[in-house]
Parts: sequence; structure tokens; C-alpha cells
Amino acid sequence: MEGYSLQLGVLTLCVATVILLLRRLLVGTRWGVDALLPPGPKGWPIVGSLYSLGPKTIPACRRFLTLAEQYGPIMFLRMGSRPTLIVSNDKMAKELLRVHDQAFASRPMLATGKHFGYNYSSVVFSSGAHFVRMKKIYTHELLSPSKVELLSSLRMEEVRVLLANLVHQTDAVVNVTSLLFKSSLNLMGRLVFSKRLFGDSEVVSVPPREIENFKFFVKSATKLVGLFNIGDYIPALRWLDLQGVEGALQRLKPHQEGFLLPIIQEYRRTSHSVEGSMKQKEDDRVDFIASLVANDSAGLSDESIMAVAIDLIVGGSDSLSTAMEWSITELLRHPHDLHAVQAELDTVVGRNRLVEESDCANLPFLNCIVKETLRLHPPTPLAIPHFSSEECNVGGYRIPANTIAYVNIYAIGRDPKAWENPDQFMPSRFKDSKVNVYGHDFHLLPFSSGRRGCPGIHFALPVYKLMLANLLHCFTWAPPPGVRGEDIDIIEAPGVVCSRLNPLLACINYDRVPKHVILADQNK
Ligand code: HEM
Repeated sequence: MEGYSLQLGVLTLCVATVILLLRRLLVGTRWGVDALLPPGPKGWPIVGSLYSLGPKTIPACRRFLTLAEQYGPIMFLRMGSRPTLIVSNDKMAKELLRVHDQAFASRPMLATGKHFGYNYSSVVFSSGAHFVRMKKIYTHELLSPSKVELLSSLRMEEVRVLLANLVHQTDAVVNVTSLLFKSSLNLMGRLVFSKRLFGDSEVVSVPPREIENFKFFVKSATKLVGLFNIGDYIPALRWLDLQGVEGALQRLKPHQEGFLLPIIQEYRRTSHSVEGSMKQKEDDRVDFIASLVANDSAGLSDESIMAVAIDLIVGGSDSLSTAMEWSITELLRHPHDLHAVQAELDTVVGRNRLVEESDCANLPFLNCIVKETLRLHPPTPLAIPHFSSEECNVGGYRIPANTIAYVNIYAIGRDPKAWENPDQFMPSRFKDSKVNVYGHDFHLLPFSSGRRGCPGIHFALPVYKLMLANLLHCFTWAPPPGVRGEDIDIIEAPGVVCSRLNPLLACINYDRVPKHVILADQNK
């Protein structure tokens, strides 16, 4: 009997050890350290909390917000086997993005970064020394304040093209979502490779099939980047590619390269001639690919240049059009605010000309609308995941190295402790407020903050204001016939960029600024 008890004891000990070892292997728990981690759902072995987040038709920022209501502004969970931190208020965001900015400045190595980022060589997906080098190229060269200033005429040109397109579509129900998307993509195309992707066949010098393939790539890319790919979170299952994400990423490669490679190679050919190289260096309006090719000291490969182009085209255009789409949605739902901003435009600009960038500083209510839209509908609601390179103490908790970290910008903008009536669109809340979106006020973080903060902010903000102001200035806006403003839905689509799920439709008319003003200005 005594021998039997001993055997049973040894067996129990072995089983317990195996369970603990398996738990450590599959879930990554470190003994004794769990007690120092922030609260959060416990999750299951292997899958962790991947499936306890709720239906994937709901954007992740919303699912994380619901979880934060239960666990608080700093949460820790396991997505598959990956330790994951989610911060959801201004105080915790400040700890992450200012106090521990350096420690959380890396990106996790996800499948999208491998394929779209050409082995993590773009800015968005890179880490470490390569990231520092690339970000310098962005902030000192591609998007430096002087370069952004020089690009103001390009911004105005694209606004004029958009307005002229709309003049031809008045009195009809217009698909605003599609118009804004095309316009933003054209703008980014001009910025990155001097080419529009929609309309204007004279400007585009690439075969139509390659252009169509590239547009398809852009649309698919935004969807794929926003997916929680199981293979990223349970690396042991990556080879199975359960959702077909890696397969789709690989199939898109010819679409991206068929368009971008010939452009890069053409620039390389011209930059080898002395005159071509001088021209590229001197031209104020030189596009980003030409700048990167001409930058001998950077010595970037074709792949790295394609990675940068994809960062900008995919990330920049979608966030811009989404911001504008939400502004117009909310103004159609709140006609009082729509009339107030149009009255401001009448007073400051008058009906005989278009709005120029220099007017925007004198349009305080327009600026309130921009801030309120970015608070309530931040286009990139979870930023892009950060990754910790060392263990650190956040909010009194010990966060292990190699933790994926999300800043829930969406939850921060709707935090009832920071905002009165947080779910309501009330631009007037910013009337006498000094709060801005530049990353110093941690309760309003649409462009994030710190080392990984959006390098496109000084380009994005002026063009967002300019486009929106001109759209409101030139046209009257109304919901489609039979739809009341308050019935226009605000259902959000899942994805890295949180756009409307359903396209925005509206009726527009050019009875505010005369047609000849809109069309005449296009030729300036
Ligand atoms: C309203 C428009 C835009 C918004 C709200 C926005 C917001 C953001 C946010 C939240 C991030 C992630 C920051 C983080 O991970 O902490 C980001 C990253 C980035 N944005 Fe923007 N963005 C906008 C437009 C643009 C434009 C027009 C460009 C380019 C001209 C651009 C270029 C980038 C790049 C390259 C990154 C990656 C930075 C990095 O990884 O360090 N963005 N943006």
C-alpha cells in the first residue's frame, strides 16, 4: 500500500511538471512573474485570448475597448503565445510613448512586414538601426517641413481635380467614399511616383493593366494588414497558413512589383546620366521614389524603395480618405455644424474663390471639426503594433521584453474621464481649447506620439483641411433622397484603418461657389 502511494505521488508530480512545462512552452507563462503583470483575460492554452475577443466583424479597437471597461486602462493578455499589452487611457499611453518610448520603439515581425515590407525594410515594419536610418530619411528628406511646404501647390492641384470631378456629378447621388479614396490615392501617387492612378490618362504612363493590378493590390493590402493572422500569434502554426494570409500576400507580389519596379528602374536609368541626376536633386517637386534613387548615400535597394512606396501609398491614402469620409458623415448627421462651418467659410473666404492653405489658420470652426473627427474616428485606431525590446515597468507592472503593445487611440478619444459626452460629435468642445493633435496631449493621439509617431502629419493635416474646406465651401451637401441626416449609419469596418463599413452616399450641388470659379481655378 505504501509503495502504491509513493508511485501515485511520483506520477502526480510528473503530470504536474509536464503540465507546467507545456504551459510554459505553449502559453509562455513565466513562473512567479504573472503576479506582476497587468490584469487581463486569462485565455486558453495555445490560442490564448485570440478567440475571446468577440466577433471579428467588430473592429479590434472596439473589442479592446470593451475589454478595457472590464480590466482597466492597462491590460495584459496572450494573443496565441504572444504576450500582448493594451493601453487605453492618456496616462498609460504617455508611459508607453514617452517614458518608455525607446523600449517600445520596435515592431513585431508579422507576415505583412515580411511581404509588404520586404523583410521588414520599410519604415512601418522595421526596427532597430534600419528603422532609425529610414525614419531619418523621412523626417529630414521626404517629409521635412521645407519639403512639405514646397508640396503645397501639388496639394492644391489635386484638390482642384477633385472639385472639377464633382462639378460633373452634381444633382446625382454621389459615392463620396469612392471619390475620396480615388482622390487620396491620386494625391499619394503624385507624391510618391508623380503619377495619378485614376482618371487623367495623360499623366499616367504605365500600361493600364499594371495600373488596375496595382489598385487591386492597394485595396487588398489594407484589408490584409488589419487581419489578426493566426500564424503571427501562434508561430508553430504559421506553416499551415490557416486563413490563407501568407498565400494572399505572396499572390499580390506581382501586382505591386509589376507597377513599381519599372518606375524605379526608369528612375535609375535617368539618374545615371549626369543631367538626369542634377535635375532630380534640384527639382523642388521631385517625387519620393526619385529622391530615394538619387540619394546615393542611402544606397537603398529596389526592394527597400518599393517597401517605402507601399508604406506611403497604402498607409497614407487610406488614412486621409477615411478622415475626410468621417468628417462629412458627421456633418451630414449634424446639419447645424455643417451650416456653421459654411457660414465661417463665407465670411473668411467669400464665394468668389476657392479656399487656400493660408486660409485654414483663420477657420477656427473648421479646425474644431478636424480635431473632433480625429478624436471620435481616429483613422488608425490602434496605431501600428509596437514591440518591447527590454523588460520595463509600465503603470507599476513589470512588462516582459518581446511584448506586443497596442495603444488604443480609439478608446483614449472616448474615455469618459477625459471627455464629456465622449460618444457624441461636438466640434464646439474644442472652441476655446488649446489641445492639439501633435502628440503632446495624450488624450488626443490620432497621429500617435514619440519615435514611432506618424511622420506624415505635417503633410496630412494641411491637405485634409484644404480638401474638406473646399468640399464644404463649393457645394451644398444633403443625405440621399428619403434618408434623414441622423439615419446615416456610423458602422465601422474592421481593419488597421477604421473606415465606414458601408460607402457614404450624399447629394451635392454647386450652388455656393460659381461653376466657373471651380473650373477656372483648375487651370491655374
Ligand atoms: C489623417 C491622416 C493620417 C493619420 C491619422 C495617421 C496616423 C498614423 C498613426 C497613428 C501611425 C502609427 C504610429 C504608431 O505606431 O505609434 C502612423 C504611422 C505612419 N504614418 Fe501616418 N497617418 C496619416 C497620414 C499619413 C500620411 C499622409 C503619410 C505619408 C505622407 C503617413 C505616413 C506614415 C508612416 C510612414 C508611418 C509609420 C511610422 C513608423 O513606423 O515609425 N501617414 N500614422
